[in-house]
Amino acid sequence: MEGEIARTGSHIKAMAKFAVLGFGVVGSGVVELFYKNKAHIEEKAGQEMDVKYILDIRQFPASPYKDKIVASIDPILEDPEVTAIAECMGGVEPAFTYVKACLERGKSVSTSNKELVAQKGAELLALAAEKNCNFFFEASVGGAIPIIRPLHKCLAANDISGVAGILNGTTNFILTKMIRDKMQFADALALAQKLGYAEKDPTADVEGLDACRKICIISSLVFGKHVYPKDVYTKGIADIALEDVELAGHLGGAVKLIASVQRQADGRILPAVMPMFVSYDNLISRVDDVFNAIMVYGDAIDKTMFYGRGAGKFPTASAVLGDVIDAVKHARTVFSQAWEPSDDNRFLAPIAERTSRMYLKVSKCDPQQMFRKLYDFYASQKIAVDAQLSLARLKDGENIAFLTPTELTEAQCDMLVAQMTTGGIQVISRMPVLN
Ligand SMILES: NC(=O)C1=CN([C@@H]2O[C@H](COP(=O)(O)OP(=O)(O)OC[C@H]3O[C@@H](n4cnc5c(N)ncnc54)[C@H](OP(=O)(O)O)[C@@H]3O)[C@@H](O)[C@H]2O)C=CC1
Ligand SMILES: N[C@@H](CC=O)C(=O)O
Repeated sequence: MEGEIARTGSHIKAMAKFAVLGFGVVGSGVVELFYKNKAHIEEKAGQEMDVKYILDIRQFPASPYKDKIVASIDPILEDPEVTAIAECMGGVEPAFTYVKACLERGKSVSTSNKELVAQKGAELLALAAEKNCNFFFEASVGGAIPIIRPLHKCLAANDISGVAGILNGTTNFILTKMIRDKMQFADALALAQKLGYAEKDPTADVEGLDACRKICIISSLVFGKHVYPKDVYTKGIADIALEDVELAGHLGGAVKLIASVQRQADGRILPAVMPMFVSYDNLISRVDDVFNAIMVYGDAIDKTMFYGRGAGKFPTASAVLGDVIDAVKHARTVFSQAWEPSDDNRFLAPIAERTSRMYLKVSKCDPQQMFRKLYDFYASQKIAVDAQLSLARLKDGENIAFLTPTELTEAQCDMLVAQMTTGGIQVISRMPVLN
């Protein structure tokens, strides 16, 4: 048996050693949480454990773990005692090269790095299976929330038709601070960075790329084929006006950045990230601050929601360490969930086909004229309308918001916007309603 032998009473157990790559927010959380709960973690893993190396480009002279810090991956790769790796560096390179090298040597890897999984997941999972070890990524989606294993295992008996939710803690935190505490966008973002929620380049959060990477991982896992971020329609929160948030409230809902994937009738899937109007009837509308929530729709479960802290040092470290424990406990057993690589994106439906009711905000106008234009559009499309239309206005004579009385595809909504514009009514903003 590889590794140091530790004696506890009459038991002889192998000592499992692991390395942490990246000693930033998440990596330092992994090390601190490990030593805080060491006895408990070892009990769960069924053996003694220790952190042998911490890789980082910076020095940490004041850290109690300074003796474990190394500046190169080589000692980690060459040390047969190290059987598990926690990758918390972020980015595709050099993380990809390092993770690949670890897996090639049969060292299981647990990562919080969604960019890596979203870009290289299929390849790394195949390599792990070939080398009889594991590539785990529970922390890459939803921070502390267990979602990868439940999708892969607990819900495996379901035909899952879609997943939707809040997958970015930073933007949900920013929206909450702006709305609840009337904080400026820049101040809310700065606070999210200070709390360790944001990505190194926070535009990845604000522009929806981070949520996009996460919905790519979920889509790949649920539907079995690698979905790449470049193929996913992605819109962030930069254009959300506080007026829209207030108007949405008057219409009975909240504005949230939603990442979703749904299977179309013909079997193609439609992943997307965009701000959406979420009715107060939907639990997701009540998910605030750094919390994430993920709703899974399946034939047996109807729907099941997963909720928890979506970012932060210890919540994320919790998920990484859970994976490390699994890697140690089940060494040499391949548990990793896998999906096929994909060479083309023909299994993806375009955003134009996405169907839902729509929130529209039009510039100040005569409401009767607006109604006429709307109903002219429905008549031109031969869509019957029997629902009542409710509208919201912050003050008389101001912009008007409403929810379309029926579901429309994004393409139909483009036509509606064009017809209204031609008719002298300017559509200032629009967003889908979360079904
Ligand atoms: N923060 C969070 O709440 C969450 C983060 N994640 C993901 O976890 C990963 C890490 O995030 P986080 O801890 O916040 O990021 P940090 O930037 O805080 O930590 C990354 C650490 O890795 C170091 N590093 C970067 N490149 C190298 C390299 N080539 N060799 C050695 N060390 C390197 C960085 O050093 P330096 O600072 O000098 O660049 C830094 O210390 C990312 O993929 C992120 O998306 C996932 C869930 C939640
Ligand atoms: N920047 C991310 C961190 C966790 O994945 C977020 O805010 O959700």
